[in-house]
Amino acid sequence: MKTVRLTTAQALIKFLNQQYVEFDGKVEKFVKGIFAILGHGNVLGLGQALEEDLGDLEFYQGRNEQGMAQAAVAFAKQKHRKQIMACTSSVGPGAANMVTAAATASANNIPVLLLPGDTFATRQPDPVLQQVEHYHDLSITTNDAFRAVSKYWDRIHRPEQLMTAMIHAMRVLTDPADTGAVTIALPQDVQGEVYEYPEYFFKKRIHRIERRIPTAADLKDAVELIKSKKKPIIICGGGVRYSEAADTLKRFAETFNIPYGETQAGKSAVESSHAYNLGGIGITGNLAANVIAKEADVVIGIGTRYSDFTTSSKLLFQHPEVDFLTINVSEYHASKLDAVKIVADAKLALEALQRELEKIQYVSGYTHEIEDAKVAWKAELNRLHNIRYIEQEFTPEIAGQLDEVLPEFAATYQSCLTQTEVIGLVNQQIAEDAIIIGAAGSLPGDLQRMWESRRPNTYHMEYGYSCMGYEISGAFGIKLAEPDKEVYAMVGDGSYLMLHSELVTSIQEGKKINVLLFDNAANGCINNLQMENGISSFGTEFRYRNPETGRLDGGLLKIDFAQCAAGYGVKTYKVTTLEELRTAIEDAKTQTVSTLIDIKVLPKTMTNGYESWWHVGIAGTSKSASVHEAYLSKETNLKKARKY
Ligand SMILES: Cc1ncc(C[n+]2csc(CCOP(=O)(O)OP(=O)(O)O)c2C)c(N)n1
Ligand SMILES: O=C1C[C@@H](O)[C@H](O)[C@@H](O)C1=O
Ligand SMILES: [Mg+2]
Repeated sequence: MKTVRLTTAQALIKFLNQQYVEFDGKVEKFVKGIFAILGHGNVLGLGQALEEDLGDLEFYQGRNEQGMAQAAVAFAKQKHRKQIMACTSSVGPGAANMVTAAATASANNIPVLLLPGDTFATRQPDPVLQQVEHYHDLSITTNDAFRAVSKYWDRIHRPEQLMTAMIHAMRVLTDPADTGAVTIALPQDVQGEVYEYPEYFFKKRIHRIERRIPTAADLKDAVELIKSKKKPIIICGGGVRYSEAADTLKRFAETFNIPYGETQAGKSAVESSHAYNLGGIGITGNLAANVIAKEADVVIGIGTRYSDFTTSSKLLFQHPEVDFLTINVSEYHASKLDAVKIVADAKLALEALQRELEKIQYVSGYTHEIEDAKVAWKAELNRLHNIRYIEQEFTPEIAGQLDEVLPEFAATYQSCLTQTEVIGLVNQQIAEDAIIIGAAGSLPGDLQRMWESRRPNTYHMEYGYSCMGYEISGAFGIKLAEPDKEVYAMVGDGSYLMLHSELVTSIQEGKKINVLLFDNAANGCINNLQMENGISSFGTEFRYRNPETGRLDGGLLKIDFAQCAAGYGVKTYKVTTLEELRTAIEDAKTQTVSTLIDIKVLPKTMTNGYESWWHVGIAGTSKSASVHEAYLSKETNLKKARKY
């Protein structure tokens, strides 16, 4: 047996260079590159290996471990899971910073390979800098925190363990039903330890991403169900995009006259203008999708996890005899809601179902309802685009909560822009093939409802974990995946303040991203949530501490985000009118560096819900009558919702 004498870290990098995936006959390199923040826990092991022989991997220097790992997640999501990035961090805090990103990946079923440094396997120098000592169990380190958020987790105590660990890592990373974060913890001493690795460990490996074939029995059950129903609705989930099943879905919808709503992950699989595309569904869904969903007698969920946002906490589907059919590559997700299930690849399942339904000449019972719903939503969308603030007699979309703050905000910022008019203008102004990204705050709701995707795969929303800070990191990851397209991060002030470090990396790399920063001086959606549930505004507006009251009820914080970002070398704009916004967007298109448009938007001017409900924890007892009222309303809705 021929062997190669390498350190664990060198072997790992050599192995990663040899991984390929095959999907529909196309073979591609699987690991595009590696993000790193080097510290004492990885610089002399993995860092040495990367410096000595990077192979074909691209090397990126992250700024914040969570940020860089979320850039890696966005990269893989935009690549529809066919290519990934690895991420290496130091030990302790560097590693801990990646835990949130691991969860983001796993919640969204997106592959990412995380390589945190770890404490010494020998334990000789313990406790090392940044080691948390667990008196009851010396085998625990910070990296055990990844166990809860990884789809595969391993720690390499001996160099030879790397071989089985990496083979399992690849199995999980390339499995459509089980993919997510894979964490391989690398003790600092083991990274540099030497082993005679067999040459065959480094052979070129092509991992076939299989399209799981639907069984005849599953199909038969599905056909039986559909043929007994008149008003089906499809939910187009992320699985439609990952399986590249959009054209198949279109044909299916057209042939059988079945409309579909989009989840956050599924949105833009098909362009919004398609006659059967109702748009966003669920809590953050629009009127068209939610009205049709309410009366559907069968719900066909394709590649969806059926999150509470998609089902309106299981209250959305109100037809007394509604049944569920799931098409999902994951047995786990397919089994939800007592569904008749087809455990299979979305494209193959739809094609097979198409053949079977054609045999019985199935057509749904819809006549004018789909078109009517779309027309009604179009009119509502038009209204949202045209909401202009007039100081007297203005009623915001979220009315009766902080009405008095609007004039204060307008006076403080000299801006009267409403969030919905800004979104409307951005949607019209940016290029058709530009990609927008979002993750948290009020924007995901507004965008799922309002955004018209004019080209496929141009809407990128992380709403499995809805992690503040993903927006900028993710925009950078998308730019690495699609360097020829403009990428726009749609981000609230709260999210931006939480994490925007990879904006600097975009400048460093000359990879232009555009930040559209919606500053409403608040964690706005959470303020809405508390106030609509009867609580007074508390801890969610961004106000100075008031020396008179001792509370955070002073004037509004006034942050010049444009000035801050300009310091990084970003081309920035401050806009307070639609005309300035239009001019800034056009100018930003001509720039080669990253841009940021600081948009001051009036609070409470985001969209409100349409025919939906969110089950949230509410106090069962309170001195406040309005909280009690909200509690009773929750109880009433809960009675109407499916129990599981
Ligand atoms: C990392 C993280 N922490 C906390 C939350 C909970 N959370 C969701 S939205 C939000 C506020 C977002 O504020 P902003 O970005 O300004 O958006 P807005 O709602 O004002 O549009 C918070 C705290 C989260 N989603 N992610
Ligand atoms: O708690 C939350 C409320 C949602 O409205 C928001 O979009 C999301 O980011 C979140 O975490
Ligand atoms: Mg905000």
